[in-house]
Amino acid sequence: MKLLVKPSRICGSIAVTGSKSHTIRGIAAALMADGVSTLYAPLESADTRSTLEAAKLFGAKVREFPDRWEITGTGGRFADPGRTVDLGNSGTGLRMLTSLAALQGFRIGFDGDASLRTRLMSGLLGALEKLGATVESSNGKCPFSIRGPLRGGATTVDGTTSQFLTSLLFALPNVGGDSTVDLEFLHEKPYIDITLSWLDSFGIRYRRSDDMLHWEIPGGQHIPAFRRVIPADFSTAAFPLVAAALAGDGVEIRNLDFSDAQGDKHVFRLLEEMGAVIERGGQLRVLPGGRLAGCVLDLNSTPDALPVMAVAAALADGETRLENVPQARVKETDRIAVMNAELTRMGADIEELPDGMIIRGGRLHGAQVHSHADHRIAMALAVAALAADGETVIEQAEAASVTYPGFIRDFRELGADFTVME
Ligand SMILES: O=C(O)C1=C[C@@H](OP(=O)(O)O)[C@@H](O)[C@H](O)C1
Ligand SMILES: C=C(OP(=O)(O)O)C(=O)O
Repeated sequence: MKLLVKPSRICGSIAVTGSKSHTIRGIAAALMADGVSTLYAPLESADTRSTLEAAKLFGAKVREFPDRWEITGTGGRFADPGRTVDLGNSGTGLRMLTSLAALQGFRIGFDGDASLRTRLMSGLLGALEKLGATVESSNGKCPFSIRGPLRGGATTVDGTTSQFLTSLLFALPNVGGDSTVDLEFLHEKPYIDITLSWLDSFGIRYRRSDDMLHWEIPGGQHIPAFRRVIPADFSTAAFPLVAAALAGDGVEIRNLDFSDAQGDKHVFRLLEEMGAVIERGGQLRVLPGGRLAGCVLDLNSTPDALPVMAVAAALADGETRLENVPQARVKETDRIAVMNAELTRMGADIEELPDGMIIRGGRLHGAQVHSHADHRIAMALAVAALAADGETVIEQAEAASVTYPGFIRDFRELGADFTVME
């Protein structure tokens, strides 16, 4: 789908949809639980859908209502799907389900779309092999198959993506024996806080070092059935936030819970550092302000914000350095390279760093740009186009539905001049 975007001012109120990270953890937990669990206000999007469909293949029974999903779990004993489990575009879904599949005593095959086939897996597969799993894979990525069951023991895992550790933390309490996990380093610690918020709510026991690099996980534990409300997604909220700061005449952003563990809530603080004026009363409002100003921003904890923060930087006065976020290169796309290429088409002045980018901001002009089938690139470019001079056409804009199917509709309601061309 091509999306034509004409420069526009936005104002009004927008409700942020549910958190992808929480919804996928909720599906995984409900799949493992014995009995009926309820997720209220889950995110309905392509990534959560592929995770939910995979859970059904593993034997979860799902009843969907407009406000909730009721999921009858397997008690940890999966059905044999009898075919390859396809996680589509979802890195989180794939990583979470891989360790749970390794608890089973039969072979389970996984695959995904062209992007998912590029995503790192060998660090997790190697960690699971040390705990007793057998893996078949030609290059350590999708497609691969895994067979358990896991026994306890000691393993190490790569912390380039926090999702590997998250996956082990959900699976290892269910193993018969005790386990330890060691990491040399760990990116994106706030995502581990999200994981721990789930484990803690179940009373799952573990010990960890303060730096989160050493973990001791007693086996023989089980996830009980639960009810949980999924909070709004701060990674999604970053798009209306930046749009409102660049092209807004007052935008209310609803549903946000700043007491939640999501690290991307700090994107609000990062944008305030650049000069955005944000009012936090009952609801949060981004007020019309002056131009943003460049600064140095460490995005290690908030890697998913890189595409939209690059847009903020490209339209700010002066130089912005987005740094310490090498892992942005191993997401749905190499987001550092892709944002450099696409914003350069719109006239930005960008220098790539191995772990970030230096952006000398100013103005952007409309151009023909491409999402590279990455949801956050599609939405970031649409935000850039609102505040650029002239018209922009975004190819493969439908990628937004991976985390935000209502993106075009909701932004139009705020006044964005978006036209779907084909
Ligand atoms: O645990 C999670 O829910 C996620 C962790 C992050 O991934 P990495 O840890 O691979 O960076 C983030 O980019 C992704 O959108 C969701
Ligand atoms: C990196 C992302 O997702 P995942 O790892 O779940 O594919 C994202 O949503 O930006």
